[in-house]
Amino acid sequence: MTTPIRFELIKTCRQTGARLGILHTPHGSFETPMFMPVGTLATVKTLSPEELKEMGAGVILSNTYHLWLRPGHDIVEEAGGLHAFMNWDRGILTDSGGFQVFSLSEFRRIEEEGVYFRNHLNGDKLFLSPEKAVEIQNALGADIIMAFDECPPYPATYEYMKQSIERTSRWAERCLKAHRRPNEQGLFGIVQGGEYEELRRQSARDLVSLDFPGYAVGGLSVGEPKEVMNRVLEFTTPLLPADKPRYLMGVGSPDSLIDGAIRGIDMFDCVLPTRIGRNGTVMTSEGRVVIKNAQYARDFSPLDPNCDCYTCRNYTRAYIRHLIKCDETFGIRLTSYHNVYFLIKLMEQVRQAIREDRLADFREEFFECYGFNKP
Ligand SMILES: CN(C)CCSCc1cc(N)cc2c(=O)[nH]c(N)nc12
Repeated sequence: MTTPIRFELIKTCRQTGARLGILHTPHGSFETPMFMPVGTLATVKTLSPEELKEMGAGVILSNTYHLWLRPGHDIVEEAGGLHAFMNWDRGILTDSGGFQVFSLSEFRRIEEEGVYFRNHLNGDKLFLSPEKAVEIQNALGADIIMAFDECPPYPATYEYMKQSIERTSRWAERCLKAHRRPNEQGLFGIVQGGEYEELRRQSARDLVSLDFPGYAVGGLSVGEPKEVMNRVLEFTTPLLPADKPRYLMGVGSPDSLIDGAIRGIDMFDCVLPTRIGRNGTVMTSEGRVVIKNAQYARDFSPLDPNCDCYTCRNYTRAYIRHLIKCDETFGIRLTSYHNVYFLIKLMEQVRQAIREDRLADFREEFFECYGFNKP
């Protein structure tokens, strides 16, 4: 079998455990560590593919659960798959839908065969199984697809977590068996286990024995303190093969991206940049700016004085504040563009720091500027 996804390890930072790599996919090769903008419904909200390309986005995310409901994976397949449907010719990753079932549906029942729940849009009864999740992802045609897993709530008891990861491992095996396009789409396993080292070990051992082309660390960024996330990463990433990509799901904020890279993560995704952008909050090299605040009414400087993005080169805080206050759509386009650009460029700086074996120093400098170290 020809593997469609290959991870090339370029070097490891001598100051930290961070890795500089290249993720080779059927739609191009992209440097890691990387941030992947999220386009849940086949669009990274308010941004065009051309804008995403010009800022350097390589792999973007879309979502099995949402696209299954609207417009339906059959329509996307008929369009020629997600790349054709959304006019994006670089990398695409789809999540398996499990997470959305747990986060969107009030009523759900987890059984060995799959999950029974209700459509969050109209209340219809639905059922999602490992086989169905892979069938939908095969139809959508993303370069990387995810195994169907349970992302348990935080906190969860040891007993609950143990039976959950054992079922997630059985589901992962069923996903491998159901996968119809292994030469075109790389299926990643998702390691679970919460904050329990023994269960993370068991979950990693089960999934690594199934030899996936890549692995995700799931069950984090679900409300746990950052110290817990960092501790879990410290004992989980070493359990994963060094020659395979590692994806930390649903992360995250600038500090979490840096801390995740230091702990050996290669791929990140998070809705944060476009989600907070839509309510007028922007990430800058000096910390977050809530542009609606009155203090910016006559501030004719750029969102971020150290940013060279389209928004920061052409518009002022006063103008963007005015647009956001007036609910002008152009306003959230400008803030979303800047926020996605900020995280993509942050990862460029992280990769450069790894090349120079100084990621720990970079972390110090960035945290000082951004205000993370401030009490
Ligand atoms: C837009 N993104 C937030 C969606 C892709 S990542 C969703 C997502 C986020 C988090 N935090 C944990 C998990 C997890 O444990 N399993 C799965 N399948 N998905 C997850």
